[in-house]
Amino acid sequence: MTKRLWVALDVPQRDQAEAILERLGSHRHIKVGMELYYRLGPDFVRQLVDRGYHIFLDLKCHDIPRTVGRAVAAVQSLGAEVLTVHAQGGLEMLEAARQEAGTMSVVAVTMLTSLDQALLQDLGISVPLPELVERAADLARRAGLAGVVAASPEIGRIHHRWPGARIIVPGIRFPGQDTGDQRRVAGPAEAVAAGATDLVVGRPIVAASDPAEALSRFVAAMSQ
Ligand SMILES: O=c1ccn([C@@H]2O[C@H](COP(=O)(O)O)[C@@H](O)[C@H]2O)c(=O)[nH]1
Repeated sequence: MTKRLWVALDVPQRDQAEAILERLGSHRHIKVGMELYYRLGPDFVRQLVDRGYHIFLDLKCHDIPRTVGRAVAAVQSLGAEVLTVHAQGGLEMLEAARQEAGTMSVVAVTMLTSLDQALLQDLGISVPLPELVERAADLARRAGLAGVVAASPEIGRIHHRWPGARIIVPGIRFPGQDTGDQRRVAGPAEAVAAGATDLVVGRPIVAASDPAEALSRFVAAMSQ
């Protein structure tokens, strides 16, 4: 199966986004997240699709089922290939998203890669994080979604319970790279070997002095 690398276009302005796209040359798998979507709106996504980009729309919808269903219905015609929702919204919310998604693959964010056990403890949650990820993945499977977003250490457990799942993995860094706000990170080769179907990389490419060279390093590592 082809493993995809989605470059997270996390920049605040259209001209910056366009400059990065130009630097990335023929790379066509782009993640548009909240930062750009809230600024540039649906037209930007439509235009990228018209220009031949494959778009992963990372909106992480999380609300009551009716609201999420209607939000997904509002974006389903943009031409994005993948849309994220939060598993914490519960089974009914995930089902509502799936029902309104049209041709988009809906994937559920299990536990943000910026969270770890200590941060969950702040919320009074003492269930082990990998168990929460497993439960979230079970909900996504029951709702008929295409897969999940998770961190590399949890891939094996998800794959074991749901062999056909699309497993999209952010928090990707080479050893020694700045992890920023990410708490559960892994290298690209490690994540692919564990069974990731897609990787998401933002700052290590977008903020690199040579984004094209950074992208090729990640792509090369994925096929090692
Ligand atoms: O659990 C999650 C879900 C989504 N993301 C998104 O992936 C990228 C990662 O960016 P980096 O700069 O490579 O850290 C970013 O757009 C997040 O919104 C995630 O990191 N973790």
